[in-house]
Amino acid sequence: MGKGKSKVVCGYPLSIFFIVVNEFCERFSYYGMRAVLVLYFKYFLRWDDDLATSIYHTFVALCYLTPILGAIVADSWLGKFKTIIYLSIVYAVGQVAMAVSAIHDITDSDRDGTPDSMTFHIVLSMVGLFLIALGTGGIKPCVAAFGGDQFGEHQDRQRRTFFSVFYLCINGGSLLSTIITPVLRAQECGIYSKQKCYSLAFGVPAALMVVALVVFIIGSGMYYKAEPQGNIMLDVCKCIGFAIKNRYRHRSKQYPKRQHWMDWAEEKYDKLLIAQIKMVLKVLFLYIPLPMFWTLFDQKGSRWTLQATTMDGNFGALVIQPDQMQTVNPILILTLVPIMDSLIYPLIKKCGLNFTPLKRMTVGMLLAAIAFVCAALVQIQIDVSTKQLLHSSPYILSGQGFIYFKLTIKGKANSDSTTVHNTDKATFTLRSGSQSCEYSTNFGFGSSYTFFIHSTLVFGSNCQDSVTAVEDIKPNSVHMALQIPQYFFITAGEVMFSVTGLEFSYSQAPSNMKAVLQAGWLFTVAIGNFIVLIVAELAKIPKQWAEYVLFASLLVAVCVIFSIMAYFYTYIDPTEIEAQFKKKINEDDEDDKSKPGKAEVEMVKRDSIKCHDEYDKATQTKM
Ligand SMILES: C[C@H](N)C(=O)N[C@@H](CC(=O)O)C(=O)O
Repeated sequence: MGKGKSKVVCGYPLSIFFIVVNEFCERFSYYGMRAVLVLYFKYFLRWDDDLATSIYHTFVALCYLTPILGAIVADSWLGKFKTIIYLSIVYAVGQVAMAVSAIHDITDSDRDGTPDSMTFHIVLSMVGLFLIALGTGGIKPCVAAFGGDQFGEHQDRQRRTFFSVFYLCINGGSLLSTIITPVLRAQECGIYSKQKCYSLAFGVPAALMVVALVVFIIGSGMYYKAEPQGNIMLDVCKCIGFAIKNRYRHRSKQYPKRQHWMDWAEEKYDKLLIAQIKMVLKVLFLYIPLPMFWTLFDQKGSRWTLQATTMDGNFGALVIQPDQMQTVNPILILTLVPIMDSLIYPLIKKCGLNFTPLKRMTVGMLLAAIAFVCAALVQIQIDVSTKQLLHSSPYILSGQGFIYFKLTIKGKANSDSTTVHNTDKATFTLRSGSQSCEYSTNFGFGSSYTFFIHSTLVFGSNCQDSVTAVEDIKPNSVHMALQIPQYFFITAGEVMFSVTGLEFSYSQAPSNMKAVLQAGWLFTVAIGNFIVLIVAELAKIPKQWAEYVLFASLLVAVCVIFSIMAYFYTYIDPTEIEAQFKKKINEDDEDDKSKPGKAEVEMVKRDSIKCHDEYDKATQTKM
């Protein structure tokens, strides 16, 4: 039986159906919008690659910073249910703002197809992104935990299944949206002039966020809504602050040393709380090198998508958009997770190898580094193929009875105004007053042409013979399929690193601090995205392939440090430690009652020693 007023279907509270559907729609909304974001920056707002990459990663970093805020609001003030409702409204408003910001007609007063006031579109989209980051990050730590709350204590198996289904929904939503929104973006729409339809690509995710909110509200009567328990994160910070202050006050040699600096909080705080904070600090220390993994991982949506815009997406019957390549990640997640769990890990175990969570995470980091080496190799290939500038001085001809115009064809995938499908025959109409004639030719992805029109051109006839097309840049010849190896390695890395890391954080966290560690985990994602900003903005490496190699090398270096730290980490069983502590504290209380005359200072010292003994005993087991 679940904890809410919900009906039970096949052993599961019906209420979780609404939570799972809500998650699917919300992840659809988030990943759908994120998939086209970098192209919106580049082609709608006309930012360069570095600025587009930087703002993209600032946004992702914000999305992973706000979970701390969401957890604090939910735990100490509103509770999870109200936090999810209020922040989902903020989130939906943000998505609508994004959709509106992408309507070029709003400021296109001269109706030439380009916005006249870019400031309006930039400001609105930045406000939209801020609200989305606040909403998506704020509800992130609440939704999964709220789902977990719906199960009774005896429903461990069902709760585990719920979390698996929840993860599948995340990736299902992400997969569908990264297929759909790039298709919507590639459509043309507009009132006065037709342009790439970013407003639709943002509008559908906005609609899905409204659906997510409505579905969640429909389930309202069935949920178990736990009251806010008080903010454990605040207690942890206060306890750490007190320990540091107390240690500083007793810095003179006359005071005996304590085994751990956190023990200086013993005068004011519960010994159990101190032991729990020690466990959390041990894991948080191990988190220090982790952001580097996310630095590489999250570039799928920025650098890799921009890389795909310079590649050929023609898969025969199917033309793949550059932003659609991101779907390879959720597709591989949905296939690799079951393969790893049911085949690879059991096989490794059968071979007698102890593939501990921290070893898996180390391998995950190495796989991500390999992915970036693959990306660098692909980039070198692209650079070689696009460097071929065939014609560079049209001025020579312009003085000889020719006029010329330059046209860059970026193919269906990424062009804005001069969209020509790969290998399509494009037709141009040349006009002079009321007279006109037509010229047709074939194009390829990413190619650039200069057209020379002879000044003796006779209108009214076919102007094919009076126009000479000179190919400046050859069409993209490097196929997008070459990105598959880098996607494979980064996703295999994600399965080993991220899925294992989440499970590790959960298993090593004390019962009341699981959310603290989850917030810490998400914080590493935020820092990882800030590192991309620093490198993209400060390093300004001229060659993209060299930047990829730099990131791969940094991750390998960090991976070596992490493996050393992991070697010295001792796995713990927080439940066992907590039980032993509670038992000891009860025994001590009984003891104290029977010996009322003991000096206080002696008591503190003795308790402190016991405290260390218990903690040390419980952390001796190395796996
Ligand atoms: C779609 C990704 N493969 C994924 O599973 N993402 C998770 C974890 C995360 O990156 O935050 C999610 O979106 O919750």
